[in-house]
Amino acid sequence: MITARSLVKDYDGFMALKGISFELQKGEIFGVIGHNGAGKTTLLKIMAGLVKPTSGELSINGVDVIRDPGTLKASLGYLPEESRVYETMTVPDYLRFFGELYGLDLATIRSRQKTLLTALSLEDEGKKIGELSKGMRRKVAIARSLIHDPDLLIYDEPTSGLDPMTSRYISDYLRSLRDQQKTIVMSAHNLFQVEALCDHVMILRRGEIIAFGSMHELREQFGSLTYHLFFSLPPGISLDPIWEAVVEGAGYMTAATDLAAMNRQTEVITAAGGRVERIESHYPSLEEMLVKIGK
Ligand SMILES: Nc1ncnc2c1ncn2[C@@H]1O[C@H](COP(=O)(O)OP(=O)(O)OP(=O)(O)O)[C@@H](O)[C@H]1O
Repeated sequence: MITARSLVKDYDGFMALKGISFELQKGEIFGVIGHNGAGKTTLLKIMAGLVKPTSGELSINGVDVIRDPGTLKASLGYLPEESRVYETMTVPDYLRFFGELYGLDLATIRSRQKTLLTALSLEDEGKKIGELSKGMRRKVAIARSLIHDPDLLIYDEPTSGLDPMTSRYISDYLRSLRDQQKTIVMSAHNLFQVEALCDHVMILRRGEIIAFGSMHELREQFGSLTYHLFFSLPPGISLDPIWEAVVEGAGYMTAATDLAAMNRQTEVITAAGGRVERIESHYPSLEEMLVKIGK
């Protein structure tokens, strides 16, 4: 559905993107992550047809976005990092205004308004947008991006600065959009959210892709499984300084990077009169991987 080839963005000598190539399928949530200034917003804006790359190719649903960004408008919903909403309008008026901009007839606008206000729990808001909380305004901006029922959603940090409840609500809503076969490209700094939500993830660093794949593929490539052994020891016995075992509740915990190490540690614990209480497999989080890859 989306094919990007060697996308480069040079802002007056500053290379924000240094040759980005990737492919995405329809109906998935794709997360773009990376440190501040990595080039996420630049990439999202190029995909939305709002910024022209210096060179490269980008095709979305068969449309050459660089030559013909206008064609994509009807099938694209873009949510900028900071969305300016019209403070003096009520939510329904605001959605109607954008529906009219997209050339929708009044019956369609009313039906879409109703669906979106219900889906995003905005229906009780007779208030002006300027009087709404930050989370409500973000939901209004999301509703606006969906008024014309687009297939492709490009969301720049959709839950940035929101409380955990609202953030989770929006995550769940994004999942429901994926269930409707919409494709979502999003950037985020909340890596737990990306891990829980995204089917594929791209890690950008200084304008270059340093990792791309499903969470499973990224783990295979950049992370390794570790085993956490939780154990107890008889009173007065200490294994320190043999390993770096940390006190965990009433007992201890130590990590082993493979089965052989785990067996060795179990033997030492047993020989000291201790007992392994339980073993947990620990996959590295996206945050741990990003820290490791980013070095
Ligand atoms: N219009 C512009 N003119 C010049 N440089 C720009 C412009 N827009 C972005 N940049 C630079 O390009 C780089 C990438 O910026 P971009 O906003 O794409 O990063 P980002 O990954 O979205 O960062 P953040 O996480 O802080 O939002 C930054 O160094 C930024 O200063």
